[in-house]
Amino acid sequence: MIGILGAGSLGRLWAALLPQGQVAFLPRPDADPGAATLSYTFESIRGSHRTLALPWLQSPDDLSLLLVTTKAGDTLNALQHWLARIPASVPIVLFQNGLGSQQAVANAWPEHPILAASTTEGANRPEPNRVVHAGTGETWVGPLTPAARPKLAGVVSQLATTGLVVHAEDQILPRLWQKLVVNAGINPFTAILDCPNGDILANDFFLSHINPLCNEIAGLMAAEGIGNPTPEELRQRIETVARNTARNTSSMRGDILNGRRTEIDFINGYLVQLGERLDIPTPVNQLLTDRVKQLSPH
Ligand SMILES: NC(=O)C1=CN([C@@H]2O[C@H](COP(=O)(O)OP(=O)(O)OC[C@H]3O[C@@H](n4cnc5c(N)ncnc54)[C@H](OP(=O)(O)O)[C@@H]3O)[C@@H](O)[C@H]2O)C=CC1
Ligand SMILES: CC(C)(CO)C(=O)C(=O)O
Repeated sequence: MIGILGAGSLGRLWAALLPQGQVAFLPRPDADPGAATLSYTFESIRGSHRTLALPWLQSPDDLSLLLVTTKAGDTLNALQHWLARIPASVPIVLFQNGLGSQQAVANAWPEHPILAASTTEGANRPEPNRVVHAGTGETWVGPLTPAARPKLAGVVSQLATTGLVVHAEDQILPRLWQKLVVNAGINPFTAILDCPNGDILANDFFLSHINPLCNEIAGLMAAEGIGNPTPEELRQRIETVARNTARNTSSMRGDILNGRRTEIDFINGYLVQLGERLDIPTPVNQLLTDRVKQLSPH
């Protein structure tokens, strides 16, 4: 059985596309799921609809793979309960955006096969029980702990049964950084300016901060040994994604609009903390983090 911890947009997307009968959601330890199954309507990328009823996991011993699709800030806590209960050989794939939560999990359970995924698939939940596969992309999966290396090929084959494009990636950290750069350069601006992704591009606040932001990120990447991109290359990457997703509401803006905690601590906040460790000043990342936190309810 493939378990999914975090029955939100992304978790329900994978659950809908994996072979039915082989997937189950892991319930919150403190909540009674109420029914034996979780039912929702799934709208495919081609616009077709189907109604699904997926079971809640009966026994942790049944697990062959665990996908973790909680938000970054919930992940350590969500796994705490389950890791004492599931067999130590079960591969665990972390799907969180940003950085920091993945390392925290790998450091907490270094003997477990822990992998991280970076995905450009897009899913949202316009209503509690309706999940939309809004954008198709690619997913890279790679090992975070030594025990995960021998599991990588098998995990990729299992995820590829969805029909989504899934790659094995030996060096997952640089992949996670690529997405982090894009999220750090788009998400806080859309949240602060309360606008869709494309609208940041002509805004004075974005235009006056994007170059110093990219300088900070390029300095951190060089110090961390994550390639050697120039600030100009980073800006180009950020602006290309903002243009290609111009009408999108970013996940961070969506979180603010829905009164939810954002993932800022794992995006620009992560860069601030890294800067502190490396003695590299990050005033723009700090400013963006502070401004987003002022908007967030938590
Ligand atoms: N959606 C997308 O297209 C993409 C998302 N991501 C990343 O994937 C992660 C998940 O995103 P998304 O699915 O959009 O987020 P959602 O908020 O939709 O889903 C997270 C789910 O985790 C559940 N959860 C929180 N704590 C626990 C817990 N302790 N035990 C069990 N379940 C728990 C939440 O429950 P409740 O609803 O009750 O709070 C919620 O259903 C994020 O890090 C995001 O950045 C990455 C790429 C694309
Ligand atoms: C790429 C981007 C900015 C698309 O909206 C995203 O990943 C997000 O919203 O978190």
